[in-house]
Amino acid sequence: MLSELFTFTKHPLRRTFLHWKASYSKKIHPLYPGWWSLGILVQKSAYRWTTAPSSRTNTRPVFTRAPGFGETLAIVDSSGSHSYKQLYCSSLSLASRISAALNSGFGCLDGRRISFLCPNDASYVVAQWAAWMSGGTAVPLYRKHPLSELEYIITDSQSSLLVAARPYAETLEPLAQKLGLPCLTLPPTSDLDTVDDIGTPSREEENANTDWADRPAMIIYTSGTTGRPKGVLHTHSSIQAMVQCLVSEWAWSKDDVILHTLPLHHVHGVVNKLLCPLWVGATCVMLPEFQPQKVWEMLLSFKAPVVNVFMAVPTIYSKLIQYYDQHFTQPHVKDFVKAVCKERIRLMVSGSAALPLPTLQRWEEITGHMLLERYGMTEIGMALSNPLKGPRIAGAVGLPLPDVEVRIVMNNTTNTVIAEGNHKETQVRPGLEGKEGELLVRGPTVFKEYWNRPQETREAFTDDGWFKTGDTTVYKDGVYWILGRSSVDIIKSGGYKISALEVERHLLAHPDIVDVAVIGAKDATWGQKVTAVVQLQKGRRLTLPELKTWARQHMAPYIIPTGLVLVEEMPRNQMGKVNKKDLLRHFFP
Ligand SMILES: Nc1ncnc2c1ncn2[C@@H]1O[C@H](COP(=O)(O)OP(=O)(O)OP(=O)(O)O)[C@@H](O)[C@H]1O
Repeated sequence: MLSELFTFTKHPLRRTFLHWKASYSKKIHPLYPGWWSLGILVQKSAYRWTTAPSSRTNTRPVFTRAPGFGETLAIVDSSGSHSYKQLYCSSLSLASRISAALNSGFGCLDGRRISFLCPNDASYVVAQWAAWMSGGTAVPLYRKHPLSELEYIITDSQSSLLVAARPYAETLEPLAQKLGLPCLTLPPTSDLDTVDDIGTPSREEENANTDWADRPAMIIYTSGTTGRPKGVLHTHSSIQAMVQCLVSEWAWSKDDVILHTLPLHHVHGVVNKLLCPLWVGATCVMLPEFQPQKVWEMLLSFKAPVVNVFMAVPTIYSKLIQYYDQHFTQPHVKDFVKAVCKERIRLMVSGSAALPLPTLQRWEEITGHMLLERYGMTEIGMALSNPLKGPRIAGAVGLPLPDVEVRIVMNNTTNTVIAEGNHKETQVRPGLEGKEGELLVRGPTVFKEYWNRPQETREAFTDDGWFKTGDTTVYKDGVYWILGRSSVDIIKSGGYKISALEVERHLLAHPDIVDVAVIGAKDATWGQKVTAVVQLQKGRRLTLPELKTWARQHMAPYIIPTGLVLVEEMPRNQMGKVNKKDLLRHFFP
């Protein structure tokens, strides 16, 4: 088994990396003439942009920093390795093609939307940067979305042009024809760096883009767990605020190497795992998709670039634990895994959904790392986080990040404030200690609007500009705790308000339960019934009386499920989330 851990020495990534090193000098494009002067300019200003968010004065998209990092390795993917310089040149080239296809001057697209469909590799960065360089708004599409969903996002965002990475040209071209839109195809990612016609912008055109702050940067579609996906429009300044906040709080540096395994159409994958490393000149190792074996190989590999940062959703951690339990059975392998993870990895983060306690505890046993849990949302980026240094509290999501202000208000009213806080302190209204309510957020990371939905945008904010997250939260023991989505996770049963997330945390400790989603089924007597939708270990059985007997030893009586539904496989989306409204509709129509 131990030998299997080292198979990465024969990994294709490694071969292409060596191959790239050997042929680099032949492949690189004759550089954009303004490259180095622009690079020096950016380097000179770089120290300002990496300081704490509050001292920020300038808004600049991440690509403007790339020249300063030159030949540093930016992305390692299944096609090879790509330096910052290569990404920048390829993006310039694509930006020129985009501008030409839309008969626009370089950088003058005025926020027109560019939808792009790319695998998890360097082509994604090129498409995103090119959209920004050409003055457009980037709209990432997801390769696992069905055609109807792709069409919905392209038309809803009113995209003017589509960009397809080579493997997806066949998917997007017919759609482009149907919608009457131009579609540009990227060269294979391995050839991205051999750009023939870079179409350099003039200095005047470059300088035309000096005021980035309020320009639209990206439209990210919500997962749709609370309704039809909405386009969340972020400006360059809200994106920069998200990036700088995490860079300073989680101490990103150019020496970091992050392993990227998440989809690239959500803030977690796009901002936390890609834009943060690219901001500081670090390296991002991108896997085409999540595979437990590959992730373990990469975490344990001794070949450069050696991974020292990992971030994922809770489902990924539980799949990694399952793989570990099945394959890493010998004591010396377990010792090896723990020693390597503990010594080499400096940060492991969980977010996007509640981290079940058993997952947190088991991960700590296996790797020696207590996961840093944080809370965020497409609309606000990251808002609450456990600390990088200092005690992390299991089940809690820590404190507001710098520049983020939060409030907890009585559910269904936004003017009775229970608690209000920022990075430094939280004040609780006397008499309301420990009371739960809706979390409101304000600050520079908050999105501008739902694309083309003025009504929904208005409804999402209070009159004095707080964003209403829809999440029930409590401030207790000096930290914030997310109890779940008010609309589906707060179950009202027999006068009690029960957090579905809390029930899930308990049930996951049951030895036969692999996955669980707790929902509130309508009930004539109780109002709602705590109902557990459960996926069991293969070959196991469980009845409701058996579950109740077990639960009596572990849970408060009023939160014990009174309904049980067994499923073969929990229906989770690509971010590991369960659509509870769908579950309710399906099982309790
Ligand atoms: N650490 C966490 N603990 C508990 N819940 C979390 C955590 N991090 C994120 N969440 C949940 O994820 C939500 C944000 O995810 P996202 O913005 O992708 O929305 P979604 O629920 O997936 O989609 P939609 O907005 O369409 O319903 C939060 O509102 C919260 O409910």
